[in-house]
Amino acid sequence: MTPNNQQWHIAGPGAIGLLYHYKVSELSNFCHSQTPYLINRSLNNSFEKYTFINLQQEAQQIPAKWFKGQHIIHKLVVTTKSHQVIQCLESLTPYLANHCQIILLHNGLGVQQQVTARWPEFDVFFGSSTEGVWKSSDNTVHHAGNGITTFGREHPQKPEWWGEEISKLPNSQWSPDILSQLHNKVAVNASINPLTILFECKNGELLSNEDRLQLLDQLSEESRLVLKSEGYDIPSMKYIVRDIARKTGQNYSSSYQDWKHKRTTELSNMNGYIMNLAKKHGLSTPTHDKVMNDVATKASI
Ligand SMILES: NC(=O)C1=CN([C@@H]2O[C@H](COP(=O)(O)OP(=O)(O)OC[C@H]3O[C@@H](n4cnc5c(N)ncnc54)[C@H](OP(=O)(O)O)[C@@H]3O)[C@@H](O)[C@H]2O)C=CC1
Ligand SMILES: CC(C)(CO)C(=O)C(=O)O
Repeated sequence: MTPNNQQWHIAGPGAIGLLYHYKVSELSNFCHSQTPYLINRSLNNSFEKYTFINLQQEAQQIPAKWFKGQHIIHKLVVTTKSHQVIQCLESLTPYLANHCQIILLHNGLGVQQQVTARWPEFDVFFGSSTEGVWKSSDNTVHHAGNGITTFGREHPQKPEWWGEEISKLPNSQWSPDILSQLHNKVAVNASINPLTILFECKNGELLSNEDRLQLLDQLSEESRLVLKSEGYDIPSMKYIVRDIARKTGQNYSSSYQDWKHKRTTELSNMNGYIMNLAKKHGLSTPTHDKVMNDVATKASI
């Protein structure tokens, strides 16, 4: 039996949080680990079980146990939106062990660097996921599309325990260079996501109109130049962005969905991140500036 405090804890019982809770719970059926604790904002009990609907539309009832401040946490996955991570960690610091292993599993960049700078005592890992999952109620989660989740940390070494735990989760992989991957993804998101709000369209509809395509290419080119100054050289950025817009053509981007549901978008950790890097390197990003101004009149960013 794993002692309680050595169990995984998942802060942010949203779509991705419950997908990972489900995956670890399934794993614990054939491993020595135990089902993770879920952590909500109030550090209290919430639903006793949730319904997980898999890709085949089969429903399973999964029991939930909640962290209520009853022990010290050694292993934590944070699955809030990027702009909620810092506040989430602040509220948990009294319970976090000195060398707590923390996996940050969110879109966007900037917050990861803030966390490692502010809490150097923690062992922080980053994740990037292409899974598709959504909630139809507080305790009903739908797995809509299989994806891969890549994990890594600032330096390339895998910790010893990785092979025993996270690597056993389906569709997960380790990257010795997660930061390159996150920078690549942030440039893709900073090109596609704001435009889907501006034009109120699906990702693929950015490709079928000359004006939209021109803006998409301008955003990706600005991001390419900024990332190059930061040491990430991705010459084919424009084609990577176009390709992802095509492959996810029928999707509404996550930012579009946030805007549609009147939630704060994660654009400040996507375009905002690129714009901050540009300032650091003395570069201008006129298309980002204009697009973000236009989006700000429609959405909470
Ligand atoms: N859904 C998906 O398919 C994918 C999502 N991602 C990324 O994963 C991240 C999470 O996305 P998703 O799961 O969809 O988002 P959700 O909004 O569904 O989940 C976030 C959860 O975090 C909770 N939360 C917020 N603040 C705190 C806090 N201080 N303590 C504890 N819980 C808190 C929220 O509660 P409340 O509702 O009360 O705010 C909510 O339950 C995002 O960065 C997203 O871009 C990446 C790939 C795919
Ligand atoms: C790749 C893309 C644009 C797919 O919709 C995405 O990651 C998002 O919507 O945030």
